[in-house]
Amino acid sequence: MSHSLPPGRPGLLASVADLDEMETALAAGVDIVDLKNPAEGALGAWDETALRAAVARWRADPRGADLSATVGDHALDAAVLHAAAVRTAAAGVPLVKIGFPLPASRAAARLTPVLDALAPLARETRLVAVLFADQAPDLATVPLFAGAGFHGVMLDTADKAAGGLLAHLPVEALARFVAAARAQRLLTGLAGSLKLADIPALAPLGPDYLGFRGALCATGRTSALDPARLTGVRAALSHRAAA
Ligand SMILES: O=C[C@H](O)COP(=O)(O)O
Repeated sequence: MSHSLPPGRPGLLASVADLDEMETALAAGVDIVDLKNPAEGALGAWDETALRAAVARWRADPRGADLSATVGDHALDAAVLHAAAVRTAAAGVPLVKIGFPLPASRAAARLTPVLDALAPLARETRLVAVLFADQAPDLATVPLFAGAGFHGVMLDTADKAAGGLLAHLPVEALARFVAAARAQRLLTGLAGSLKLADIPALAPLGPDYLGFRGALCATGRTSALDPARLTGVRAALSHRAAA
């Protein structure tokens, strides 16, 4: 399994809620299968038994998709985030997505103890920091994640009822985010209630992947994954060139 993202276009990260949806995502040829429980929040976590089953399934799959999982929605607390990330990594998940609800003021100072706690784990497992576009994220913090050994950084939205990524940050700010992450050699993703129609604006910014859940479901992000919608997003992305 190569786990490499496609050159020339953003990869597709698809969040899946159970093992059946994981099969659908693998069959559709997604680039990253993202284990997430949408019913539990923006970064809802799978339970440990299900995580381990998904890891076993992923290891047996020859198609080369990568595997990520979210650790749950938590406060910016070093011990809590560390425990959640360790629990996910211990299940064998190779790409662990950790949400950072950063306050607008003194973001870097508040982040430092959390990153100090996570840095040892970052040496063993690929960690991806999730910043929230609807929480006025301080993009100047991006180099701090690289400094702590993180593998990647992405934007998502915390409040799924408050509009998508582009409702919170203009394309220019997203371009600066992608450039800042790339300058640190971080894997870079964009997500947040993305729709098929957002792809033409976002793909040229050159993120490594675009993340989807709600747009892949028939009646909202907590409903079942719709294979036809997934195939539609997959096809739209395969026709886009990244910068
Ligand atoms: O990481 C990607 C997210 O699961 C996106 O979810 P969403 O499209 O429902 O905001």
